[in-house]
Amino acid sequence: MKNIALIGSTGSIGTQTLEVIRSHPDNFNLVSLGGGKNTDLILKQIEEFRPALVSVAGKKEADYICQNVDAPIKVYYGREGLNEVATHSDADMLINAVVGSLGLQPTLHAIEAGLDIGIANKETLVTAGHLVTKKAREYGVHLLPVDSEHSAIFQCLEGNHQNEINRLILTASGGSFRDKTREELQNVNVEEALQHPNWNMGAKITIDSATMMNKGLEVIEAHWLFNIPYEQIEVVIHKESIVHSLVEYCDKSVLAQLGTPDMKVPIQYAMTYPQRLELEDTNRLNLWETGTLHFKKPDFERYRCLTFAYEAGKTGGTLTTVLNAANEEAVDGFLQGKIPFLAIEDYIEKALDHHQAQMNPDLETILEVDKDTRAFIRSQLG
Ligand SMILES: NC(=O)C1=CN([C@@H]2O[C@H](COP(=O)(O)OP(=O)(O)OC[C@H]3O[C@@H](n4cnc5c(N)ncnc54)[C@H](OP(=O)(O)O)[C@@H]3O)[C@@H](O)[C@H]2O)C=CC1
Ligand SMILES: CC(=O)[C@@H](O)[C@H](O)COP(=O)(O)O
Ligand SMILES: [Mn+2]
Repeated sequence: MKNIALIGSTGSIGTQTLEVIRSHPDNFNLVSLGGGKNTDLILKQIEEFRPALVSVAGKKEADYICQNVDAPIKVYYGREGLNEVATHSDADMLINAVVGSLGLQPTLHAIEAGLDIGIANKETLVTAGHLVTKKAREYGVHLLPVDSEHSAIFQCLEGNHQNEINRLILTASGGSFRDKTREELQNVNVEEALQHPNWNMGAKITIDSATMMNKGLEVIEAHWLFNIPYEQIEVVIHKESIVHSLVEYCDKSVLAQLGTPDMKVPIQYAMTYPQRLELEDTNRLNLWETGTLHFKKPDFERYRCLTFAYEAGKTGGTLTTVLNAANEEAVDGFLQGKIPFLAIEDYIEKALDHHQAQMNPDLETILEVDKDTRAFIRSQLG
């Protein structure tokens, strides 16, 4: 029996994590749960999974839970609340499924509490990968990838040696606008941008897929998770999202992990590693039904966000914190209808140009740069 702490329980990854827990009652037990503003769903989750502790976005949501909950439970809120969930004394593992750099501090606290981390929340690694990986090494805890590409690479690396890796190759679907030219992107709207062709995900990551920033963030995530230089991390556009990623070794042998697109597979593997468990409720991959698979090289001028991410990653230090915070704010601006789709990349570029990178920043510096960058973008958005 593994005791799970979960933050981001009401989101796409969070609810799928709960599906995995629900389908294996003898293997997993939810001890603490963190959601945001979706209090009605949080109440249902409390009723079903009976965690000892819950956290919600703010005081208003906490009061609502206290007034309506029908179970003995401790109720917290805000950033402190997420830290409480992430460090519950009975937990063996934290699944971090919140969106944004908000996930950084609970992750660091959970590592200090000795918990393994199932990490879906890529922004945490982009904003402060050096701090997270260093702390995980110090405390001897596993950072287990949930992101589908990183889970694929993790699986392809099993039983092989780090010094034999030639390249990591991340697959990218191309997102909702993969067949559009830059010209055609000038008039796209939020509703169209939210139509991902293969995955049903939260709004922020779906926009990131459309700008290809998601792949940029994933390049940085791969750098930190697998300790591989940027020069050895590549991206290939693969519109079917069947091959989840690949590793090329020094003998040019290439290993790939495949499957129908279903996040429950990587979520469950992070939770059961190094074992595997049955996963009934997912489609089998029959390649004769899939037929043809497509692959093409990304055009770095078409996908400027991918270029920004490689540049920020290679420079390092606080520049990836700026990349992440500027992206979070610009995407939010787009989702709120304040800016057009193509302006997302313009705002990110402005923030990167405006910043003087500091190397090897501590947590305090990261938090300050994150805050300043958000303020910078918000002031531009008006
Ligand atoms: N969805 C996917 O298939 C994949 C997602 N990822 C990554 O996983 C992470 C989660 O993505 P996804 O599940 O799609 O996102 P969603 O938007 O679906 O969910 C986000 C979760 O974070 C919670 N949250 C947001 N703000 C706060 C806050 N201030 N305090 C507490 N909780 C908060 C939300 O709570 P509430 O809704 O209650 O307000 C919700 O539970 C992201 O980093 C994403 O990049 C990676 C690979 C695939
Ligand atoms: C499911 C998952 O891991 C997402 O990060 C997915 O990869 C998004 O698709 P894109 O390849 O379009 O970014
Ligand atoms: Mn991914």
